[in-house]
Amino acid sequence: MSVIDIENLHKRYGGTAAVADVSLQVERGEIFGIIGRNGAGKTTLVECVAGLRRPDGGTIGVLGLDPGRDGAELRRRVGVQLQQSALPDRLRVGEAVELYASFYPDPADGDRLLADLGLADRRRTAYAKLSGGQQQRLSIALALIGRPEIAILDELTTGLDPHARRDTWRLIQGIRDRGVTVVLVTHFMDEAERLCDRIAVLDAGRVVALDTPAGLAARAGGTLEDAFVALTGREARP
Ligand SMILES: Nc1ncnc2c1ncn2[C@@H]1O[C@H](COP(=O)(O)OP(=O)(O)OP(=O)(O)O)[C@@H](O)[C@H]1O
Repeated sequence: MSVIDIENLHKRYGGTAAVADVSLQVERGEIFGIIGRNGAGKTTLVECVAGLRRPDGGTIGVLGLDPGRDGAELRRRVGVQLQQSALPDRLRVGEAVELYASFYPDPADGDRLLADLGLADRRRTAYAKLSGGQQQRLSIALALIGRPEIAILDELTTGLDPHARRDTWRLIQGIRDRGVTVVLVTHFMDEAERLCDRIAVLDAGRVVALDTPAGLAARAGGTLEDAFVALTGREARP
């Protein structure tokens, strides 16, 4: 059963067609990857799904809701971690988690989440005093605190060291095992290969391939990265 249903989505910024006629479905319980070069339209696509941007054309259904109309319910049921999510500098980690938890009727255990993300000893640290990787991990915690049915994670592990990346992968696999659907925007082929059940390859605002990591690699007769380069290279563009 699909939990995200996108039909003929279009979004322009002035003369730039950031998303140009995207249709895809995300199934309940899968980890769905979105990969593409810089500027391919990945963030714009997930921002439309999260109700943060209004599309110019097409339709989006998320858990049967319309992100443009049902924003309040969508925010209760969909967790979002975006690339640039800044918090007030002086807000402490523990306060941020408590604040976000207060938005939801049945939040997750904040202490447990912070421990899972290696932030247990940072509860009293102000946001501005965290390292880039710690800020990133806090933004993941805040996306998951409301026990979302869908988690949208944009550049999940950018800026994390190899240990933190692996811990984060385990966390994501853990929430998927509990039935949460995950939409993952990533530039890392190893991450996409290891975590994703299916991947959409976006190029210049269009889906140029949608398959399992193994299926994409097999089509290119090599690795997922070979498939990515072949599908999004200059020569592959119309
Ligand atoms: N607020 C905006 N105003 C104008 N143009 C924008 C805006 N946001 C994005 N764009 C443009 O839309 C296109 C798609 O951008 P988007 O950020 O969705 O791509 P992306 O695939 O997420 O890129 P990256 O991998 O670099 O994060 C790009 O050409 C970008 O320059």
